[in-house]
Amino acid sequence: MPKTIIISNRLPIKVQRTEEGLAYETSEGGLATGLGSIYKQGHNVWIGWPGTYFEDEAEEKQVHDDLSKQSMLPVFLTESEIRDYYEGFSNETLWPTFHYFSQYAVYEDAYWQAYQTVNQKFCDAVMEAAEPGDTIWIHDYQLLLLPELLREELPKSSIGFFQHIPFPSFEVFRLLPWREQILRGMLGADLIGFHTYDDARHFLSSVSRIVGLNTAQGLIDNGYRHIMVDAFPMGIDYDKYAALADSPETKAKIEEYRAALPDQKIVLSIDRLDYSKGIPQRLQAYELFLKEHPEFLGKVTLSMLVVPSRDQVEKYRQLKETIDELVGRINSSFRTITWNPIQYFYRSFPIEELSALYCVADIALVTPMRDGMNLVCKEFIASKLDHKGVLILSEMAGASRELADAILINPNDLGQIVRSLHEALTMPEEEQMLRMEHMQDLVRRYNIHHWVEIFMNRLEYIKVKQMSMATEYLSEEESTQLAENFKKANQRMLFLDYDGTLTSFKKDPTHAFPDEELLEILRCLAQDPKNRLVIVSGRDRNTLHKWLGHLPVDFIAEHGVWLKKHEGEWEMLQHLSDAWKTEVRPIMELHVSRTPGSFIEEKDFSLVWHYRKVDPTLAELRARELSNYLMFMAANINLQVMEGDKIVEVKNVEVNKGIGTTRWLEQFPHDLILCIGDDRTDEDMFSVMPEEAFTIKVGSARSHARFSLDNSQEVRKLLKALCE
Ligand SMILES: O=P(O)(O)OC[C@H]1O[C@H](O[C@H]2O[C@H](CO)[C@@H](O)[C@H](O)[C@H]2O)[C@H](O)[C@@H](O)[C@@H]1O
Ligand SMILES: O=c1ccn([C@@H]2O[C@H](COP(=O)(O)OP(=O)(O)O)[C@@H](O)[C@H]2O)c(=O)[nH]1
Ligand SMILES: [Mg+2]
Repeated sequence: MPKTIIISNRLPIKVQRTEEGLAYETSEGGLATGLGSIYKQGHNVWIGWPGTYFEDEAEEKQVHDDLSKQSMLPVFLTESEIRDYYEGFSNETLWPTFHYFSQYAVYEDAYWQAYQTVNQKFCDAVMEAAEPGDTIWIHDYQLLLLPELLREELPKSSIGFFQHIPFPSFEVFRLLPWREQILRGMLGADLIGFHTYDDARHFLSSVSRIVGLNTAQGLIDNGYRHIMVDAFPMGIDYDKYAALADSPETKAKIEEYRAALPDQKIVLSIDRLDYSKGIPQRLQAYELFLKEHPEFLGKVTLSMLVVPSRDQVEKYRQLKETIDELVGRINSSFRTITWNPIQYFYRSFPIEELSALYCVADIALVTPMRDGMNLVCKEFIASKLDHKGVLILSEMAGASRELADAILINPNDLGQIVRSLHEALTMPEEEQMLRMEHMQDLVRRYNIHHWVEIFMNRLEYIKVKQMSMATEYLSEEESTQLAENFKKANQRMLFLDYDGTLTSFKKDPTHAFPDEELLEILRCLAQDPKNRLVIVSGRDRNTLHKWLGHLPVDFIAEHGVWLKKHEGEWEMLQHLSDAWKTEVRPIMELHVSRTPGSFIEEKDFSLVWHYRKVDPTLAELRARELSNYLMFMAANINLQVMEGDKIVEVKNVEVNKGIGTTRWLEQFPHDLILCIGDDRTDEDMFSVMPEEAFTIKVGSARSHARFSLDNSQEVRKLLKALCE
């Protein structure tokens, strides 16, 4: 039976070397705790790093054997890989950038090298476990290159990717020297998920601007596949936390804590040590609160748990010192013989103790500067069996998009945090309960099982959609079939695109004139009275007429603006206006003056900006700018903007090759259709062809056509054969 393979940097279990031998502990962090409860279903497997460096192979073998009994497959990292890939590229380059701390980001080529090597190592590990039909689900920023690496190995497989941390705005993401490779790595997936809609939107905008792909409606068309991008806010195992709050172990702990802190209002904060979590800001706000509200001195305790994390990274070490100092300063200024304003713990806690803390806390104070989601606040909510307690939550956490009944704060606004603390400490119980019940309904419903289910459903959906658009190479067998049908037919209709289909792509478009071989093929086909040959091109009518007008062929020129039957005159598809050119032309001209080597082609109802001779990096950037700008304008003036092969084209929205070819299908009876094209604009004609038509796409990209061929030589060969 096919299985699901989960892959993340860290396994949900970490191995530690103790004096008694190897010890296995659960990992901290949202990803591990969140997915930890679901991966054991069926014969699924989780691939990841066990969190420690092992010196000898015997130890590695033991870890491998122990973990495989629990459906886990370890990927071992060397000391230098831990330093350069995990601490380095993942946590000193990507983490700060993605959390809008790019001033902390280190751009180090050795880190990037290690990141690539380790992503490949993960790819190899997956290949050992993968079987046909398996679903692959990759998690998080440490493995951004893995989707593409796996796509190369397993072109047809279902690959989902979920990012647990934010995706920053394009202006921040573009700072990364490896931005394009990173995006291309992610685009190996079929479905790409984020916690919030804003993360998804930021990602799409980077893909559009940096890779230049079309990203309309959350679907990325990379030419081969449609890739879906969407928001999937992660939930928690609600029942587990609710049951835990009701367990004898937790209840015993609750008694103990209450006895130790009689008559205290408890403010709880729990995070990994991380500058993204806003811990110093929280302490400063608490200090300000104590100053401004002396009536609470002796009556409130901040229980602050900081879980050690990434302590080999310099910024984390510095942060630890800052926190130590702040806690020391606040405690020493305000404490009394019988009261401590802050209980500070720098270690991790067993889950029963966490549960008891969630239960006794009156307030959860969650103030990250940025957080992908933040599961701590959801765990707090699930633990509140009596529905009392208040959540103060930063707007910068993904969770704030769902938890509208929390008191939402901006973590940079210390005054606002102070006011929120006061509001929370004095909130009437009825209001607490009303807000808490709303939040519980939501967290219960959108739990971790629901999250997994909708992610998997969407992945299945996009695979089916991709399959319905798959195009197969025109096999020997189908070629023969075509030839036989062709022979039998008496009224054949041949729609042939010109550039890229009958001729190959030339550096200068005027050099693509027909050679003797092509003229001979067309002549041969056109002279047969059973054939109606239609050249369907984006080119202007004069060029087409000059090159092919002496043959008995029909024309659809300028993507369908101008039509001509060989026996008749040029006519326009419908009345069109070109008044928009006065607005668009100056923009293109400005672009030409800023982009040496580019030029404008003017057709009756279209303007085209060509950049095939421009330095490629500059050209891509300018093309994106131009098409984004034109699209913004075009919405109001009935224009379409298309990015084609080294061009950006603007034309009237009413015009496309599909409308043009439909005219022919309506006017002329036919018993066989052959329709061949290579470009985006040819998709419009493939879409309107009846099902039985032989539609052929030139090139390997995904298409509405039924079949594909590799290049114009193959097209010529096919046409020649039909002629004989
Ligand atoms: O593996 P570590 O370096 O020790 O870091 C721990 C994990 O931290 C991050 O968690 C994130 O995922 C949560 C669940 O989606 C989310 O609520 C939170 O906002 C994120 O920060 C990280 O994404 C994981 O990869 C780490 O394992
Ligand atoms: O001593 C502790 C303290 C916290 N956590 C867990 O660590 C996770 C933190 O996840 P969150 O999404 O809040 O932030 P992240 O650390 O992933 O950025 C939560 O599930 C906590 O229950 C833990 O396992 N041990
Ligand atoms: Mg073409």
